[in-house]
Amino acid sequence: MTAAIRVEGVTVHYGEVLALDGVDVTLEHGHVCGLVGMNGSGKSTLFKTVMGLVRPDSGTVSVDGATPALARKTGAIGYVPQSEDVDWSFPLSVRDVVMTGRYGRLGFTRRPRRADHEAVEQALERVELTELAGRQIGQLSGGQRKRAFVARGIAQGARVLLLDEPFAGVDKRSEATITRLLKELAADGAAVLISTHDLHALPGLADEAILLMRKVLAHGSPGEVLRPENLALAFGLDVLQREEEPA
Ligand SMILES: Nc1ncnc2c1ncn2[C@@H]1O[C@H](COP(=O)(O)OP(=O)(O)OP(=O)(O)O)[C@@H](O)[C@H]1O
Repeated sequence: MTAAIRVEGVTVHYGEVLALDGVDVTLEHGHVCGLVGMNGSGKSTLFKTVMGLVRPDSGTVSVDGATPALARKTGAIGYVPQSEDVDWSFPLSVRDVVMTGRYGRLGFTRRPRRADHEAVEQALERVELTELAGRQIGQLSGGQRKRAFVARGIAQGARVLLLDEPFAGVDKRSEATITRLLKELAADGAAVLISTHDLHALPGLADEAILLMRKVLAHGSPGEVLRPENLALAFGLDVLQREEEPA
């Protein structure tokens, strides 16, 4: 079976900075995988490399058996970037943002057809944003913006979905909606890779996890990956003391 994501021996430098060091990751369809690691451990770089936005110094990446560039072109891969990476003043409505997920499918006239409009409306409904669809994207709350980007991935029919910290600054309702949707998408055969800082929420969110510190320190079930010795390696010993404190 073709893996949803296959990353082999990937090393990435930004100038002198080593961001990824011989990373191997395989993710199969039908799974939600949580990506955890401290600030600067290379999570966003891994996403950008899988998206083909950062070119590795060495190693190979394939998405659904294709190059990242081809997967982007065909719409096989969808990306919900970190909020800082998006220009929220761009004059696009929520509906327009979701329609950008259909661009790879539009004919040479570039004009959306009925099937495109229907896919957009269905996706908006699934993320519960139909009522806000006419608003400029920057006029939504943080959680609503994330849901709009998830809707874009749904409208696109992406078989591989990457989400870079979708819960940062997000209210509980949006978090619950996004979590439910990601599980539904995985149950329908998509592969979902999601970075998060919320270690406590990880077992409820994902059925597998990757612990990153420039290299993959652990990859397995959330329970295995979050074992104290792994966390100590990835975050330093202080996280263990914090884990022991009462909630
Ligand atoms: N454009 C860039 N130019 C130079 N260095 C960069 C660039 N982007 C990231 N880095 C560096 O590469 C390393 C990995 O960064 P990356 O953003 O991938 O980490 P991260 O795990 O996503 O961090 P965070 O949890 O803070 O989002 C860090 O040391 C960072 O400072």
